Amino acid sequence: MQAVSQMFDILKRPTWPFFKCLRKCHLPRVSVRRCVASGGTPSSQKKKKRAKSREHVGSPSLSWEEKLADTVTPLWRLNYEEQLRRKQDQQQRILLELSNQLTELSGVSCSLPGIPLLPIIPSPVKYHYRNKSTFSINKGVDGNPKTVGFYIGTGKGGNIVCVNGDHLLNIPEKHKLVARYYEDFIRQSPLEPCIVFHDGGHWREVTVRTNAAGNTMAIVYFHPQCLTTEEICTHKDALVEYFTKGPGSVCDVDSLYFQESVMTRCSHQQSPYQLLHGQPHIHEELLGYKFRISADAFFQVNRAAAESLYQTVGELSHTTGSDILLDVCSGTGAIGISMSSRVKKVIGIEIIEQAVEDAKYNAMLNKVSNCEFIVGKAEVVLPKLITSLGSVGGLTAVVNPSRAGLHYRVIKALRNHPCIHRLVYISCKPDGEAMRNFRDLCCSSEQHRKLSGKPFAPRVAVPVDMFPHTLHCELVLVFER
Ligand SMILES: C[S@@+](CC[C@H](N)C(=O)[O-])C[C@H]1O[C@@H](n2cnc3c(N)ncnc32)[C@H](O)[C@@H]1O
Repeated sequence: MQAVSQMFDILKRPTWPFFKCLRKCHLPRVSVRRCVASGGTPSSQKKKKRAKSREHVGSPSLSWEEKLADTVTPLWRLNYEEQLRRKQDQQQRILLELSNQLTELSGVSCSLPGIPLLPIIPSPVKYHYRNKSTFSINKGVDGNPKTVGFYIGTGKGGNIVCVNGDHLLNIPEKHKLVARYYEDFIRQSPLEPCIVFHDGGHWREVTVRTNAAGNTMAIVYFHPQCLTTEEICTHKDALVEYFTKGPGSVCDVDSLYFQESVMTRCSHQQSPYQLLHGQPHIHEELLGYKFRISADAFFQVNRAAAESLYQTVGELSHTTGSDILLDVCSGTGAIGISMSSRVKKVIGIEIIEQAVEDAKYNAMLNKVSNCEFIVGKAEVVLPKLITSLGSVGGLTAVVNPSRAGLHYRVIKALRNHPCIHRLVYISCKPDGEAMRNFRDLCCSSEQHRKLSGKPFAPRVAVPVDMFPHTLHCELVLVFER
């Protein structure tokens, strides 16, 4: 394989001929003010992230690369042992906070016993571990609005700068390569980038997914504004041509997807992921099981650390062969399938349709016949489903929601089912919305009349480092009653 630095050199060559002819027959620029589309306000989470990164923009002694690294991978200056110490301390503080909140809820004057925290499980891979990266488009350090990378600064402060992420420790070379070539492509394209939705423009971020076998999926997000279908087709053709026959072919992209979207995030149902070239899925292997992953399905970003996480969850669940396992927020079925040999039956619930199709396929692929995956919001599906689950055998729940935590109705359904004695909660942000879930699992029934089931109590917690060089880590928290 060509060295990555050599591949970057190719980018120095002049305009690719396809664009020359595209420029000649270039579609007229539309007045963007006329065709403002709905949506497009950045999510509050993104706003907060940008606000956080604001201070870096003003510090003149640091290079742009350092400022970006401090924003995206704030622990990069520390050795890994020190990073783990910090994360362990941080998780300890979160558990102390939880303990204090539970003491307050219980109304007793003395503190409840602390929650045992086991030592953090390190990530087996420390560098370039991400299997999925999303690169934004914005104005670069040199003022070029067609710069692909990660941005620092805030829209409000008017100081956003997009810096390429070539130096970031958590991103693999292949992702960086695709980002560089995508930048080259959009720079040659006659279409403008879409930086702020209501200002018009078309080219948006690119997501790159890779697997351990070296396959690559690229997903290009595009704002259609007022372009016709035929006009969009011309640009899709240019994209395919560039990445299959043009300079971008060095990226060796196995799947090239395109999503026309007028919102920050769109599901496949809202706006289909269009396969422009190659394979529809990417595959990954975990704990000896094979997983097919669709373009919009979730998969843990650090494959090796995900194995540690699922192994830990399997061990802490203490399931038996007669148990039913509820896998709430099941994604492509990784937890349920990897635990399927330990239980009688797995029932997974997941909101993303493609992920559920993947999960069903993955069960077949692995010749696992005791898994059922249901598509829908857990807060809608679980309350109905749980009443049909009888008391024969045990019932164990593993919940792994996104940062937003679980809906109250999910907690209520789990708490009020008398057969659930153990619940394993996996959270990548236990000090956020998940804390509300923990309180609702553990408060007394007098405090919450609708939570009539016996309260749970946290028994043990294990942090698993999924994201070296960042402040984040997964926490596995076991509740029992
Ligand atoms: C952190 S991921 C975990 C996925 C899976 N457990 C795994 O380890 O690969 C969270 C999953 O919850 C799903 N999700 C988010 N909100 C949901 C809801 N209200 N009901 C069901 N699933 C939801 C997401 O689509 C995502 O697949």
